[in-house]
Amino acid sequence: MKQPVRVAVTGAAGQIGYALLFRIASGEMLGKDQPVILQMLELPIDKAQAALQGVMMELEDCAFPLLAGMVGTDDPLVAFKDVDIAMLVGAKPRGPGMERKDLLLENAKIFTEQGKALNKVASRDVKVLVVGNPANTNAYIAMKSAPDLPAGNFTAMLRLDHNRALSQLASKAGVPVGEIEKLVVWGNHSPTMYPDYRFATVGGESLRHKIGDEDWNRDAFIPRVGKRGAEIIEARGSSSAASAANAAIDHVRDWVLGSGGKWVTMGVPSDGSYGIPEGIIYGVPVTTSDGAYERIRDLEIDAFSRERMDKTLAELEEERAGVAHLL
Ligand SMILES: NC(=O)C1=CN([C@@H]2O[C@H](COP(=O)(O)OP(=O)(O)OC[C@H]3O[C@@H](n4cnc5c(N)ncnc54)[C@H](O)[C@@H]3O)[C@@H](O)[C@H]2O)C=CC1
Ligand SMILES: O=C([O-])CC(=O)C(=O)O
Repeated sequence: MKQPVRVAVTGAAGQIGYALLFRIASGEMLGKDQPVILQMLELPIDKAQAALQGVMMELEDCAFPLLAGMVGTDDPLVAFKDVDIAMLVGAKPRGPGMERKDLLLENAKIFTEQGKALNKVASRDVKVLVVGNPANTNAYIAMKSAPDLPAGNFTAMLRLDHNRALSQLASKAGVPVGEIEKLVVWGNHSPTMYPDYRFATVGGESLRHKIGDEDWNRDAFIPRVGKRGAEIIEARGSSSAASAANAAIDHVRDWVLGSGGKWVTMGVPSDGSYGIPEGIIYGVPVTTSDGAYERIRDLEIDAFSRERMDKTLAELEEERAGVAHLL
């Protein structure tokens, strides 16, 4: 039996938490031979703590063979103690008519506190995924609040956008979603993100040529993927939860176990490539293996793409300026 991996999940009694924890405990994220210890954080209020107790009772009632232990707490220093993976989900979600950046100041405090706590007590090579919105800037805040941890291990979730884009492309082109390779979603997890299918292939054939409809790309595909979160809120009355949990599992699974050569999108601190200033957490294409991600380099950036990539960058720089006083 392998040594258990410690996984922290914040906002564990929320919508995404409820769709996430059971799948982690069943081995869908780290493998069917990998025991896990779940370390769950919720707000220090009675209702949230009671709900967390309920979730823990249900986890117990599943009798998951891989669930080697559980901790439920309202203290980040307890939740993050020695964790190998931290999934920072807990934050306020937006409602109808709001943009994710409207949550910035309200949620920013959470990520300074949690970055500091990770810095103090987490494993020195903890892998951090920020889901709570605005995810890129929250990841930036956590990273800056944890100076003793490797900055490159702070990542933001763009995988839901990547998966949404894959499904839109598959249905437009009439191809199986699992056969699409080399998709990219650049930038911020916000409507300015740029889903870029210029390099995408299916069975080695260019998807862009197969679709052959640039108007669709500009007027339907890009805005649809960018506004999909709002479309779900409109339809469901609350934001995406099961698909967000699924994307979080995809992100961490690929990071830990490898993407098998497939390009996936991760929000990672920029190394300065593609004209993105160093440190900005920006969605880029990567492959993953042996617990590390590697950027896809030297892709050609045409004028249309440059404009899109700069627009989403400008928004991230604006968000960064808006939280500078907290760091
Ligand atoms: N990056 C992405 O693609 C996506 C991000 N999100 C974001 O994920 C976040 C969570 O969404 P839901 O689970 O639907 O919200 P929710 O409101 O159902 O659950 C959030 C939970 O976090 C808890 N919480 C709040 N502050 C906390 C703190 N400081 N420490 C620990 N727990 C805390 C709350 O008590 C609540 O139980 C939201 O910010 C939402 O906008 C949602 C979908 C996709
Ligand atoms: O749209 C929202 O507020 C929730 C979210 O991030 C998404 O579904 O992409």
